[in-house]
Amino acid sequence: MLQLASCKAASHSFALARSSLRNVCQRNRVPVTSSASSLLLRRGYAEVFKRNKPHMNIGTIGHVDHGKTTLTAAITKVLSTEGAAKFTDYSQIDKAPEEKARGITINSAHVEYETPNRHYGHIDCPGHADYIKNMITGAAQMDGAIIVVSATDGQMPQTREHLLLARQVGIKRLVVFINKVDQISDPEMLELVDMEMRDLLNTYNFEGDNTPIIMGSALAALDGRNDDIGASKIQELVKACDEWLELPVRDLEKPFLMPIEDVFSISGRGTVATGRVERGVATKGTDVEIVGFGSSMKTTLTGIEMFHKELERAEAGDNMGALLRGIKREQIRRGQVLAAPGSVKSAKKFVAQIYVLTKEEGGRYTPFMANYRPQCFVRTADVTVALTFPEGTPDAAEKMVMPGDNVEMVCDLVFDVALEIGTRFTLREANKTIGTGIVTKIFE
Ligand SMILES: Nc1nc2c(ncn2[C@@H]2O[C@H](COP(=O)(O)OP(=O)(O)OP(=O)(O)O)[C@@H](O)[C@H]2O)c(=O)[nH]1
Ligand SMILES: [Mg+2]
Repeated sequence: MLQLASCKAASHSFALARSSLRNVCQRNRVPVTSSASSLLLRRGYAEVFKRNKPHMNIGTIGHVDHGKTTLTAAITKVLSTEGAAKFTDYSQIDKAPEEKARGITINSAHVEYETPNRHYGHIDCPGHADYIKNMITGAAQMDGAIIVVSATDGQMPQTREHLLLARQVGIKRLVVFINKVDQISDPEMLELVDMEMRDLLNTYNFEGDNTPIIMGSALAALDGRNDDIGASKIQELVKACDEWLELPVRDLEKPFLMPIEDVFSISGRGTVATGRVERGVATKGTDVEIVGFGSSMKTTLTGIEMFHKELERAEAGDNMGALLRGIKREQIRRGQVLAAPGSVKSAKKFVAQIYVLTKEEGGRYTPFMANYRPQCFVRTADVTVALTFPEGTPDAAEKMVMPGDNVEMVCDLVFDVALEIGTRFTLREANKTIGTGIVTKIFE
């Protein structure tokens, strides 16, 4: 019966079914062709994706026209001479292939390259609006970033906006590339841009004093001239990324968390919660906490089951059935999470950065105002939320949020759910997604 439960969980959706297939293959040591590597094949990249180095997702951010795409192309060009990348020229990056991510069409280009220590996935977006949207929706999940600043302009509004967003989506470290130095003859000018950038980084709680700042010309590197400001600076930049940007903690190393999708009662055995493990590892016999919807109960995992088999442990990505000691069917429900005790708290009120979908993206046709109450989907939870503007917002009573806007809002849930800074959610109304957001601050 317990087997039945995990089976049902596994058939919940196509995505789950796919990850199940992977799990089965891994357990039975059957080779499975990863769709990622076949995608790379179609794009003409490396033949097989070899996971022999830690992987990191980064990207170029910064003000319009400061040289993000040129720099992206230049990195692949310089590294391609060592066979560590496939050269992707400017037009290929900027042609913006249409991609579907989480139901929202995004425009961005991914390239990849390697250093002796790491494998990088690198994202470049064609325009400011795409960066904002991709950073909030998580479509461009970056573990670190290169912020590009033109030496001719210095920091500009979008330099600041992207820095702020980088901070809010959880990017902890950045490397700065001061670009277009070929156009500057006065070294004092460069010093000024350097100083201003360090100040700005500190303002947004990055380590401004220690952040590597590289000055060069992406265009020179791309054109293969002026090595001193061109290719050699790209090498320096990549080295700075290797040394300064920290590898993200892998999901397996994080504390265990499984959003509850379904709950079953199995006579003679007890209550089983099913779901897909979001992070960490759970072993049979360990204590777990049930968090959300007004409760925080501790219990013990007395059994773990997956695909008709009893297991000793479940890990991130697995669909598991969890047999819980002494818990009644009515005590738990979908929307709560099972987590390592003390690792996550529930909350009702928080601040979030929200991207409101346009009507072309399937969102609203009309603006909304304060006290708008859509449904908030966080993991498996579905809770009504009231949206208001942060305290001190001018003309908050009349302020309108338009489709396509990026706004900071205070969110007040009807029930508490497990939340952390960085938790992502979607807002829905009448069965359509109208926005996506990321938690930036939680009220105790
Ligand atoms: N002189 C000079 N021009 C550069 C350099 N790097 C980029 N450019 C030029 O600056 C312009 C903008 O470069 P892009 O790489 O498209 O800038 P971007 O930041 O990707 O722009 P958006 O994607 O529109 O925000 C182009 O005309 C580039 O050729 C450089 O090092 N020196
Ligand atoms: Mg660009």
